[in-house]
Amino acid sequence: MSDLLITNVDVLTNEGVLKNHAIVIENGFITAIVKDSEVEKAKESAKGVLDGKGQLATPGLINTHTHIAMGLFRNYADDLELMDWLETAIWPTEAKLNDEYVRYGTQLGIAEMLRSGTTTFSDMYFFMNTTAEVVKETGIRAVLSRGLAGVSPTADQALVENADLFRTWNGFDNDRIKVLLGPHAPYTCPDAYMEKVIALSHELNCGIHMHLSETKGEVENVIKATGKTPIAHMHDLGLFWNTTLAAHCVHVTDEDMDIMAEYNVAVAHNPQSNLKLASGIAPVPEMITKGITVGLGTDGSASNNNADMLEEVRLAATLHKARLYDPKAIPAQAAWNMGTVEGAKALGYTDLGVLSKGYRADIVLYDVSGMHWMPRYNDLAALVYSANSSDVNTTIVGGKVLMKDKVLLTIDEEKLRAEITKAQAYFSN
Ligand SMILES: N[C@@H](CCSC[C@H]1O[C@@H](n2cnc3c(=O)[nH]cnc32)[C@H](O)[C@@H]1O)C(=O)O
Ligand SMILES: [Zn+2]
Repeated sequence: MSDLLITNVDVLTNEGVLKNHAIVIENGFITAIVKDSEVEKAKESAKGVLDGKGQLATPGLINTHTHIAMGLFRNYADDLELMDWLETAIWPTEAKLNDEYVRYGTQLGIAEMLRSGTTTFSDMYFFMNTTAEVVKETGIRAVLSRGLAGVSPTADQALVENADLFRTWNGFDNDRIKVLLGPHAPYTCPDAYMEKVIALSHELNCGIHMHLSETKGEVENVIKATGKTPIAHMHDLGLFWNTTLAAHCVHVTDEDMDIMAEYNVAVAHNPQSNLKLASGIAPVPEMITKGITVGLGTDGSASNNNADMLEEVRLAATLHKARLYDPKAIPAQAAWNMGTVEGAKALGYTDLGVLSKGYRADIVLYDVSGMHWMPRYNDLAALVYSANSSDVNTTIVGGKVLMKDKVLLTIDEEKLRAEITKAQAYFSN
């Protein structure tokens, strides 16, 4: 007996779109995708049935890099480059954060993501135990890391918190939550601190999530100090022994990319944030050619300024075409894969990001009745080049329905609005 049956739906698979099919879900996994006519009987015994008529089922999008509670600072400080933005605007304001604000900031981000078709996010922030609680309550999937800045007065305490986060939450609910260590960046983590992070990663057998080679200035400073690029330097320190998720990698050399390929360093490409902070454009087609796994991320909503992954998929598909004067630089399918299955791989999931038997049932239903969906020559191209994230009608994670007919079932949006309005007043002072 299935836990959930999605009937009458068009299903985006690796073999193309299967029209008028049914998706059978048991224990959080897809157990079959069959013609709708074959599930007539099963409809009676299923615990739940969702009618997918007029909708397109796709895998949920995977946001491989964000600081989700930063939605609190959306449109708070714009038109600055990274170091200015962090030092003059963001860090002083983040100093006023506490568990309560992070709770509502996280809810805000999760509400936005579920509404726009994202079912997994990878986060680096602080007050992460609260973030984990909100992830647990809301039902989304998340890979969490406690941001670790060696230059902070609380640097050693942060390591203890990240270790506690790992011990408490890693593997929760059949890997609905996983935990990484989050050394922030080369410019906030001196070598002696990185050595502590690496020692802890060995002790826990834990992966790493770090900002690397985001700006020209960062790379120049690391070269000045060590004679090596940030990637080469981190490699020499021994950072890449386990799994590593490197955010940005905008300014990487050919040799850097060889190291990344050899040590399975996966990349979180954040095109919108890189454009807005004037960081540059990462050499993504070159990375893919080298065999590096590249997923997509929004980065925080204060440098984007939203958590809409469909925008990142579209940018990934278009940006590199223009940079290289090559319309095939990142084809639609490659951009979609980066937003789904490649992002899943970057986060260490081998059974996520595709609608197929045996995969996790993280599924989004798009309402395809809008004029911008007509005509329907190619639904994949429509998702990458024409869809709106507001077309998302239903969002499912691990077989649980978290949004149905555009109503969030695990978040009280009325209360959330009131709390965010209060937070705005607090951060405005
Ligand atoms: N400094 C914190 C922990 C850092 S959390 C991760 C940090 O990354 C910051 N951040 C957001 N976007 C970016 C980015 O694009 N590059 C580098 N840092 C960023 C964010 O504002 C946050 O401070 C503490 O006191 O313990
Ligand atoms: Zn970031």
